[in-house]
Amino acid sequence: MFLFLHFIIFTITSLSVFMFSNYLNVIYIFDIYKQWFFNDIHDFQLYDFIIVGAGTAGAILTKRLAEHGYTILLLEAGGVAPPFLDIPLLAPLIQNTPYDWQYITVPQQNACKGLKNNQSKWPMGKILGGTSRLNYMLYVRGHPLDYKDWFPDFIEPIKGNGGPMHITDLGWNTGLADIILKGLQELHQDIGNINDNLKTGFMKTQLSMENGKRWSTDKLLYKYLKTKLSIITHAHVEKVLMQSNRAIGVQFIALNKTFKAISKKGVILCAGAIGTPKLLMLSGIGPKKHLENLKINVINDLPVGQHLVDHVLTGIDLIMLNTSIGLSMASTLNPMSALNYFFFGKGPWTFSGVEVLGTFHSSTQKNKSDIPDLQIMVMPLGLSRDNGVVLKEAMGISEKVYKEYFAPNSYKNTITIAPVLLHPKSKGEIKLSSNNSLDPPLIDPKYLSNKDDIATLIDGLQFVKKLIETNAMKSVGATIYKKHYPGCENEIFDSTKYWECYIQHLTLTSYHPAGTCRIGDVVDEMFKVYGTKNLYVVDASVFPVLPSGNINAAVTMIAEKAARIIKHNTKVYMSHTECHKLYNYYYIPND
Ligand SMILES: Cc1cc2nc3c(=O)[nH]c(=O)nc-3n(C[C@H](O)[C@H](O)[C@H](O)COP(=O)(O)OP(=O)(O)OC[C@H]3O[C@@H](n4cnc5c(N)ncnc54)[C@H](O)[C@@H]3O)c2cc1C
Repeated sequence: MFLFLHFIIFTITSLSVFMFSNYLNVIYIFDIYKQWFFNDIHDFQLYDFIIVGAGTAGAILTKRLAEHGYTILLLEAGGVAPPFLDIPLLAPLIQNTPYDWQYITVPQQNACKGLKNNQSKWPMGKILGGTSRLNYMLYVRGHPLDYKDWFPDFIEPIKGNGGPMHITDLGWNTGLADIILKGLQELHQDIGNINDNLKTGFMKTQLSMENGKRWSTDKLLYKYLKTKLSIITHAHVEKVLMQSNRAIGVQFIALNKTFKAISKKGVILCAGAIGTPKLLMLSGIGPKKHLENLKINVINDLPVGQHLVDHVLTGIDLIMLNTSIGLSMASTLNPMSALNYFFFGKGPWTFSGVEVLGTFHSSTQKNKSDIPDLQIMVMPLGLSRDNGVVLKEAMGISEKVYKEYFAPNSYKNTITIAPVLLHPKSKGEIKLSSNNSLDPPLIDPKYLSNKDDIATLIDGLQFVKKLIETNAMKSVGATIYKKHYPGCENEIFDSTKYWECYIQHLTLTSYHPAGTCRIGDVVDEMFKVYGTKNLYVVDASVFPVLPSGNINAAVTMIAEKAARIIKHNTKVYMSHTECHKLYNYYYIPND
């Protein structure tokens, strides 16, 4: 009976996932055809600013500059969000669809050995709202010292501060959050709000959410701005048009044709930590030798694409409970959960995966008032919970590893307490694979190439082991999953060598690539690309260091700052001019 019930749930889950991804595929094509129908794209139109990429940063900048009076052309490679994308629980299902760039790293030498071909999948939003449309919505400001040297005047980007973000405290959760927090208290960790009164410590998560729905930056574009703003979706920007060292516009492909648009005051690249360095290199700004090899005319020799950093995590499904706490498929598929979401904005459909998070110092970090080097994220779920239907695919876990390690726990209570490396010493790079703008770039994060990163993550796992020894965690029968990770069978379980091997096999991205056009290397503190005129970069690529936490809030703060600087440094001369009305089709998601 038990197995039969699980079989039914497995079938319904697989069917729902299949139908949802097909729904996204169909509606994406429909969106493109609609653009063909409403198309009114003209060549050589003139704007004050052209902004490339409508993601976290691009949408915010667009709003701020358009409401200031500038005429703006916003070019976005993806489409408009279809209905149902606001449902937080569906976030992982947006990956591997046309709304995701579906990037993948090159095979990693020191890491990702338990992933298909040793490659890490890097989802990234290709849609109005960019990655804020498919992220897990966690709101984390970061430690104040993260910003000390390069952004001391940061302002939290939330509504109450005049910022754009809608933030909500964690609503629905499985109950695991309270148990974990009690356990952490036993370990003398501070419990409070790391976005407010605490610099390090733990809390129930805060989310980028409004009335139970995802809040993403595309929502800033739907109202108020129509006269000053032209948006072209499904517009793939190929390069910045440079006249000597001055950016004068961009070249883009839309509707299978090539267009050019001209800017008077500037081109602002907000195409993300991968898209922006790619565009700069295609435009002749980047490492001289690399560009010459690809026969790209070099305009400025800068370390574009270098210093790629990302938060790395491990520990998925490592903890088992003897009590039934966790996100169950049965409760999420229950029709009452759907009604609760649609009518009241409550229930498991408002859940995006993480219940508790926090930061702390590894045992090697003696100064506890310094920037923390580890984060913990607690998820009442893991790869085995969904029977390999969603997360296995999303994370690129190999079939063999899934079958041997995760599948045996399909019907058990596994949870994830994942340590995250906050300040990796390993640095990677992004290079062009060719001079064709439609080819994906070569992404090499060089994960764990610096051995200190492995040591810090082992420290994180030791902390998790201490946590499950607390009375709170013992009350739910928490133990470590003692099966050897495939590939690490020769090491003694729980030895340092074993954990080294485990981390090198189960190396997962925390989805925060940054630093590929760092302030100080590629752009100055005014976000201007060195040695050029009228060319700016504003997105995760400019971070000189990674913040101590999930980075969407930091990207938002950067965009707000850049808008203030650009508004201050340029004057609005044409305040009465309206934008030429392009493909100005707005869909206001309302699900
Ligand atoms: C799965 C996942 C979960 C995450 N979860 C969280 C979380 O819970 N909390 C958190 O704080 N952070 C999270 N993040 C990270 C965070 O969302 C991103 O770091 C942030 O959104 C990056 O913003 P951005 O403006 O730099 O880039 P993006 O938001 O990615 O915007 C770039 C935009 O540029 C467009 N573009 C790119 N190239 C071109 C081109 N050539 N022509 C036209 N348009 C182009 C893209 O389509 C995209 O819309 C997550 C990320 C992922 C992938």
